[in-house]
Amino acid sequence: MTEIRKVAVVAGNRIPFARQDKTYRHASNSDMLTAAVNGLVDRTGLGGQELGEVVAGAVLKHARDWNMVREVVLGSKLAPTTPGYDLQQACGTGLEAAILVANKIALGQIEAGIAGGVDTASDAPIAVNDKLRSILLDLNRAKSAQDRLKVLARVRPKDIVPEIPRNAEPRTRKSMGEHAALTALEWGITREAQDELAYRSHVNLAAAYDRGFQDDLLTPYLGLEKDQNLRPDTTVEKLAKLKPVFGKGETATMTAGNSTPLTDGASAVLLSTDEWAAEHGLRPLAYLTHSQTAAVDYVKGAEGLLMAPAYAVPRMLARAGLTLQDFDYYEIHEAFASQVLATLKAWEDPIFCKERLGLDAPLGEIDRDKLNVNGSSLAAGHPFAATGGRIVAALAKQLDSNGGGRGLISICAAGGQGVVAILEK
Ligand SMILES: CC(=O)CC(=O)SCCNC(=O)CCNC(=O)[C@H](O)C(C)(C)COP(=O)(O)OP(=O)(O)OC[C@H]1O[C@@H](n2cnc3c(N)ncnc32)[C@H](O)[C@@H]1OP(=O)(O)O
Repeated sequence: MTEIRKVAVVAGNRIPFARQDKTYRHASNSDMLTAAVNGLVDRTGLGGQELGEVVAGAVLKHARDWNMVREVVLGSKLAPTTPGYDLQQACGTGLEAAILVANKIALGQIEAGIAGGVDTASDAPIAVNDKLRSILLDLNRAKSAQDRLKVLARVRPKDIVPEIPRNAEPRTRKSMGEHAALTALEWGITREAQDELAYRSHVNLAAAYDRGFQDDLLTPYLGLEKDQNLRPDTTVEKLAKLKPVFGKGETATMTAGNSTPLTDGASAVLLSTDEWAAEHGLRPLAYLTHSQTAAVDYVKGAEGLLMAPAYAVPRMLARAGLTLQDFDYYEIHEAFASQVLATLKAWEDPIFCKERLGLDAPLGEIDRDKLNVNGSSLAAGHPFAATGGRIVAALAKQLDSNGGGRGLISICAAGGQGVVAILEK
């Protein structure tokens, strides 16, 4: 029987996140992930070394990137004998990659590995439509020039219309924002509360930069040194003036200020055993001790699309023997301010906790001063698959700087899923 080993988060690195169509407009997913991995390799002195595995992913990928991560490894400073492969779990990708690498380390299958994620909202994988694809496949199979001409004659102007990926659920055709607006309404989340949360995110991230917290978490890329979405001059008054972009009429409360912007970026995290870290002159920042996923039926059921973490967290707490209040830090990914607030409200609600979670008592309130203390996705931006790595690295560093403690990570994902984890030191 294999002994379960402790898994340390040893280091993290990301490139600053950029707004869509700005500084990283011409950078591919592979370029950005390579930059994040190389920054991590440089910082940890692992150039030329072989690691157990590199696991990462992107939510939006070009068809040519069939195993993007293996190509990233081959183009990176790591030894080319390091295996690498893609994983996709929507916005939970980066955290899910860290959980996979951690589980392999815990089971003694590898000693160390890198987990990460990347996404570009600028270099979208635009595809041809089904009809044109079928024609092009026939064209490829055609044996003679005459056959090829016959196939090409089938193309009509409307076949040239491309398929552009939408940030929407395939089964409901509603965007993430439209789904979140329904949940905001169901839970009575006010505009003021959303703007206040967004404001805090900017204040906390700006303060993290000011005190040098980000210095060993970021590698500048293409001249960008800070997250481009960060607005240190944001005020609740400015946020209150923005027009709603999701929801309908008088009840619409979600704006460009309290929703994540479309973002480009990449992140990478190094995990290992204590022994491997010591052998390589590195030090554990924190340990990844628990994780959980959950899914909700947002199609036919009554649950909101981004509410799966509300289910995943209590399941993880029960297995860990902890309460919601047993944490020094809470990292709740801010896809939308309203979704963070709806999740917190659900945990405080006796009816939700009894009827949907099957609990005798509500999970209760958290201390809001412990929430996203270094800012989160509303300020930093949200390159979907890269968010998990950003959060794991920042929380591990926060626990280390604090001299120990326990942190909860909660990430909602498209498809009605949630990925959550606990880091401890
Ligand atoms: C995918 C998963 O698995 C799970 C998830 O995480 S779900 C979340 C997925 N993410 C999304 O769905 C992204 C949603 N976001 C969007 O679609 C777009 O960013 C958006 C529709 C919300 C806004 O788009 P936009 O209108 O182009 O934004 P943008 O031009 O930057 O901002 C609009 C205005 O607000 C202002 N603004 C934005 N944030 C501000 C702030 N914090 N303070 C002050 N002003 C602000 C801007 O300055 C701009 O003002 P002007 O028009 O005067 O220039």
